[in-house]
Amino acid sequence: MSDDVMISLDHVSKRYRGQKVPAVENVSMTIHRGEIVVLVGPSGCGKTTTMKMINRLIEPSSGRITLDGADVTSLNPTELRRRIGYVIQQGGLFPHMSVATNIGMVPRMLGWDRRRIDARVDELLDLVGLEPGQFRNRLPQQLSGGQQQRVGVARALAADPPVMLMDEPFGATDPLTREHLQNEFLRLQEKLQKTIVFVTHDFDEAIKMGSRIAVLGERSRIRQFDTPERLLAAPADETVAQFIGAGASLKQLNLRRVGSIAYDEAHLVTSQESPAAVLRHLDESGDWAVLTVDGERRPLRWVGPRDLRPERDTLDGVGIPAPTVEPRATLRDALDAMLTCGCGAAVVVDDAGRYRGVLGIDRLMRAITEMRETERSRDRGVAEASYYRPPMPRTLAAPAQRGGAR
Ligand SMILES: Nc1ncnc2c1ncn2[C@@H]1O[C@H](COP(=O)(O)OP(=O)(O)OP(=O)(O)O)[C@@H](O)[C@H]1O
Repeated sequence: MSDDVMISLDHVSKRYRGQKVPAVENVSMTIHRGEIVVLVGPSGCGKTTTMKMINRLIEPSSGRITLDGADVTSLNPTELRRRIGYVIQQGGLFPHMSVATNIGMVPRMLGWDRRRIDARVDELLDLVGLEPGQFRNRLPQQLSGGQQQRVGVARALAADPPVMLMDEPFGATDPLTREHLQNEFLRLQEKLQKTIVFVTHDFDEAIKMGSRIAVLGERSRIRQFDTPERLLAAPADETVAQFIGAGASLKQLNLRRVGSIAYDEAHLVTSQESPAAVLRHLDESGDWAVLTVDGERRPLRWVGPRDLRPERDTLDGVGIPAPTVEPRATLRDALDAMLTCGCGAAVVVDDAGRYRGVLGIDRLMRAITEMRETERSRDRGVAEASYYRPPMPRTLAAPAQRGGAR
């Protein structure tokens, strides 16, 4: 077996007791080290069953599953928990246990001493963006949905397993939180380079998160297993095309990251700036608006000429709230942000929320045109399919690598 293969399913089937038809039938796939493989398909097609057979929460009826070359049936449950982290909707946290106890569960099973567990819990809370002093002793019900999800990810990472199974991990959160959690998770993955199997029935999420996507049909039959780019450009059959659904061009926006596009600059002012000076600037420069920022250069509001009256003496609360996106957000996220505020621009911010630049609607449109052209040249047969794309930090991928000829 190639060194590169982390998980393999070899002719795996599962028939539940008392059922006439198998829930999963004869599935074979290999998953490489460091990639995120997304299983996507209609409700009830067998995604969860397929995934749970990898960590033996469900035993296959036939076939073989290997983890880093070893048959999973040869690994004892403790060994499996150490090597495979598992995240489900809303984190699947035990409601009567504190955040720290939830996160420390697998290390405790592995016999770590108390000090090591405590240190690991704090390290993981930091990693997922929750302040340990504030969150360590809370119960799950004292957390928001997004926070519970972060704790769920921390718990799955506790023993630093090379593999993570994630079953609709962001499914129960509202769209904004979901987008944020997705971006955070991609940022973590750049650092951690885990091998991840990710189940969703949201195709947009699959495109955003996946190094490769397996589109599953009934009984987990693999209809296509390919990179997001190839799936969108060349669906294997009518069913896959239908599943991708209308608006494939719009979905292409999920393939490119905000960070892959050159930004524009805004004229930044603090709320202390006088409205008269801002009006003068707008008049002289022809800019459509200035951007107010706080003392840390975190964006606040867009202020245009119509928001200003010279007699006002402060910019406090003036203008429309400026939507922000991170460099690892997709162009689709950026477009959504622009449409929400109706201002045709999204402010790009760093991890600390500080201003980095502005992505305007015109640059976005240009990027879409470029992507269409790339797609057209691929249709002309310039590009050849390469079934396996080595994992690469997705946010670092340059446009030409993401969408160009391979
Ligand atoms: N314990 C069980 N006993 C009998 N049938 C089951 C059991 N668990 C799942 N099934 C059936 O197996 C099939 C696949 O279920 P599974 O949960 O794997 O699908 P899924 O694609 O993950 O669905 P969803 O997207 O709705 O979560 C379904 O028809 C389901 O009803």
